[in-house]
Amino acid sequence: MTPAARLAAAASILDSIAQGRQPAEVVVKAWGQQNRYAGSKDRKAIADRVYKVLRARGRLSWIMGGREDGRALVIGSLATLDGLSLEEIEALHTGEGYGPGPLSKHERGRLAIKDSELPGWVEAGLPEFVVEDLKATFGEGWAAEAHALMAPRAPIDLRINGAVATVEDVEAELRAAGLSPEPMPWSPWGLRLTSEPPPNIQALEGFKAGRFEVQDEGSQVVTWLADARPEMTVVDYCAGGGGKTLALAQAMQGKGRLVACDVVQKRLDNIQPRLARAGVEAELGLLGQNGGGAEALNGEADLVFVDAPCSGSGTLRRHPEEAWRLKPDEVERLHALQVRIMGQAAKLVKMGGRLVYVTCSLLSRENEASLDAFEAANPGFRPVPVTPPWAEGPQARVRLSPGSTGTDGFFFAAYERGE
Ligand SMILES: C[S@@+](CC[C@H](N)C(=O)[O-])C[C@H]1O[C@@H](n2cnc3c(N)ncnc32)[C@H](O)[C@@H]1O
Repeated sequence: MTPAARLAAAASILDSIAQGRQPAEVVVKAWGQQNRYAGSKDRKAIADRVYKVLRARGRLSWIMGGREDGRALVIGSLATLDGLSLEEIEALHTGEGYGPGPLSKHERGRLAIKDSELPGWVEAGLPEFVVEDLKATFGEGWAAEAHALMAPRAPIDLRINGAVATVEDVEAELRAAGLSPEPMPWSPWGLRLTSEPPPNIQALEGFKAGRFEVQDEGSQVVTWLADARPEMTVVDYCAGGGGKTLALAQAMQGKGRLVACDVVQKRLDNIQPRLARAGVEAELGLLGQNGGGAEALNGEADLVFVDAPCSGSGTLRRHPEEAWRLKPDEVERLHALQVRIMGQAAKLVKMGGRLVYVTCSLLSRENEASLDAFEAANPGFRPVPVTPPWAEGPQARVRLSPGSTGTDGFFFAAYERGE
């Protein structure tokens, strides 16, 4: 493919991503499968362009006068991110072969805009309401946080399954497979791999045998902070794909009762093979939207772990396309759902037991605001401060972020049920 044809392909992939809800990775892969004439170098160049644009989408759209179509964003990226001159960009837009058509007068005009004219939120590559929220939370550090949140090449973190392997064994195993694992700063059960070149984790023997799982260090840390222990009755109330269920099972050393619940049966079905691979057991329970289905556990659990549905804004470095799907209305809907779920989950906690709230969001509306509402409606639940590994002392509400802890963004708080 010519460089111009690659640009046209990237533009059309960006349009497909914008029109649907699928992860960018899936759309990029599908394009490669449908266009077999593209060689591996073409596919890599096209994917690089797509991700480059997604990480800077707000800025590129602003440069192009608010346009959000793939063609405009790609043209903006050539000028802003690659630093090409107008002549060089025009040479790639002749309309010949499979390349994009000539620049319009408007497009040419937009390329004359100077970067120094950009408003701050545009430069951050995030929607304006997200930047306003980050400013309120991080103060002057907001720009560094926004940058880290949208930065490319997030590492691939592994959690070693302590029931069947030691960190040292797995480290040796990964080295023998030609990889370069590093210890992780906060999680005792973690090893970190670089994402370039991307390792094929699923093909590794140790993965198939359940010696390790892929799990961001932040996700590991919030699970350890929950303090699940052997012989407890633990409910993973929003178990989803089961990533944290497995980590909770590890903390319980396979002893006690672990119940994984969700409102989506298909997600529960997907947990089963992961449990089998890790050699651990959990009961699976389907919940109704109103929390029905778990009545038998009312007042029974030592620990109820609520990994609440959220915007996922803390994981944007892994899914930059989601930044532009975030909308204030949706965040508001999630806030209300989070408060409702916490109220439902609270019923399962026994006297003196613990209720834990976790999100992978950095937005205060899904974190502080949801907990403020829960606390106001549930005075019997007392905050239990915990000490994360990087902190000097206990904190009632713990925030992790790419900029501060080098992990995905997470939020954690624990409560004890009293009278
Ligand atoms: C953040 S995800 C969970 C991720 C999972 N814990 C993991 O570590 O892989 C949130 C989950 O909450 C579930 N959910 C949504 N509404 C719910 C409700 N009303 N009660 C319980 N779970 C709910 C969703 O189906 C989704 O799987």
